[in-house]
Amino acid sequence: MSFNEQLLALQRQYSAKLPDILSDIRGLADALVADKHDTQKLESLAEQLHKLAGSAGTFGLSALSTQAALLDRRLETLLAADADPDWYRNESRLLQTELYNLQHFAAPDQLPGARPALSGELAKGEGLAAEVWLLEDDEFLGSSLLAHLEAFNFTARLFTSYAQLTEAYALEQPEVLVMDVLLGAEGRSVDRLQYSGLLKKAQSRLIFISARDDFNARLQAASLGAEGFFIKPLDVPKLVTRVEQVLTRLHAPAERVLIVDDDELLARYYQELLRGAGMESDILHEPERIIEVLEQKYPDIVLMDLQMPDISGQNLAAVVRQYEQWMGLPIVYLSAENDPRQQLKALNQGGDDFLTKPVDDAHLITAVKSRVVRSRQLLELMTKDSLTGLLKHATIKDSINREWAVAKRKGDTFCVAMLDIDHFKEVNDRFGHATGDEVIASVATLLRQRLRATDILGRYGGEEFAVLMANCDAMAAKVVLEDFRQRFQDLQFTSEDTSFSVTISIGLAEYRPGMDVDAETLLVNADKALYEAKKAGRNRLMVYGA
Ligand SMILES: Nc1nc2c(ncn2[C@@H]2O[C@H](COP(=O)(O)OP(=O)(O)OP(=O)(O)O)[C@@H](O)[C@H]2O)c(=O)[nH]1
Repeated sequence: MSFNEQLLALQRQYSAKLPDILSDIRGLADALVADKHDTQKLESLAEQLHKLAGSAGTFGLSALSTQAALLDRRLETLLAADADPDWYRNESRLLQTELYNLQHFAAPDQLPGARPALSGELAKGEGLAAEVWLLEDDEFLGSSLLAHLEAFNFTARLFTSYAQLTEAYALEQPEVLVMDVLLGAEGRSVDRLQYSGLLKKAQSRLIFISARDDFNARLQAASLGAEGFFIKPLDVPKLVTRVEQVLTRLHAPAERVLIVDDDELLARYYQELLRGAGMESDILHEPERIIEVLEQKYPDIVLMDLQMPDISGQNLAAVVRQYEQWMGLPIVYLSAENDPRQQLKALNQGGDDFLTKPVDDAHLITAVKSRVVRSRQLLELMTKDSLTGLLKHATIKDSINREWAVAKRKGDTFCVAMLDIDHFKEVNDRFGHATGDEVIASVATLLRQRLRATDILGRYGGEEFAVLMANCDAMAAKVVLEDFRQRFQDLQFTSEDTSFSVTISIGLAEYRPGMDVDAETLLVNADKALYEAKKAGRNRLMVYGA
């Protein structure tokens, strides 16, 4: 079943359920005019109206949703007021009649099947060639950039004219397009708008290079959604790092959403909607299981219904916030509540945002995606080193501790390696601290390119790195790290007019089941092997105890 068919099927299920919902409401409406005040029935009536106001709009019944919200507010006033008995009698009769007439508002907004497809969201990033394309008319610079990208394992293609690029673009598009905005001779004749024409249709992620730092060009780049703007002379390692960041974001795992809502159909509707936009979600119907489910699913965000029968969303959010590890988890309330005071109260108790039901489809998708992007960025800032994007010292140590505990329990083998750049002080002294930083960043980029996605990489100290390779023995780890070491020494760095290369020494320690060493000792062992590699002449790998 296609995405739109799924949503329509849910819409039909809702329409089929609607007569029962309205009949329940009619039944409860009689309590308004009964001789004996039945508080329980009146509370149920308020709850049903609130739910209807929130759900009907989502299923294409906006008029019903609006009317239910209106009657919900009138009921609230009626029950809250210390009213004059005549007014009460009158108003409750009127309200009863209007509740009986709710079905007249149940006409769908649009014909079934006419729902607009969310194709823009769905198609983003799909079907692109896993390549980086370069548009640079300076052949020397272009070739050097190409060589750098290839050294880091990217598949790259160089175009030296706009005409060449346009022709290739008509056939396929790369994941990332790095382009010079002012091409030498062609620059004057090519209208910038022509670029815009091509780029507005482009699905590729864009990075611009420019000979001048020109505010208007930057503005135009920003309006085209560029994810980088680099000025010549180019800082090539930084550009390569940016390409890598852009690709990492493009291939970021799908956003994981936990939906907490007692309304089953509505929760399934949100789930389908999010799935259609490329996100993964789980539904939790039993709020009391929330901590257990958070630990199993590790969601990026929680969408929480505010009014649930047994536990209110805001109290549930407050419980989540009692756990330190879930302090930063974004929680967005979904509710038909449109009283700003109630909304603020709920936000004060641990929620981050408030979406009023019925939530517009596109609004829900954008709100969830943007929240997840922000929270992933924050998490990165907290745990990752800014120069290299690798884990910080404390985080990599925690990871090694965790892996050690898992390996011990499961009887797995794993390896820890320490890497240290050789004679790095000399690089700094000869070429300056900034060039030294580029070398450090290149170690990180090459490590990410050569190691498996499951390996964990950290910057342990200034020019020292720690690597954790799970489910891997020393022999296999040695092959991968030796390959890395050789590729690293082949990289050519440039500083002003001098070209130079740098080497790295590596110490490796293995953990095998039954070994009586803890995580801390493993790190010490890897460090001892590294010391031996340095002593033996550097630019080599030594295995502890071998
Ligand atoms: N550019 C730059 N330099 C750093 C950074 N962190 C540490 N360093 C420098 O790294 C150098 C490390 O030098 P040493 O520990 O003496 O060792 P080395 O010169 O690499 O020599 P060996 O390790 O013995 O091969 C020092 O000069 C530090 O100032 C950083 O973030 N950026």
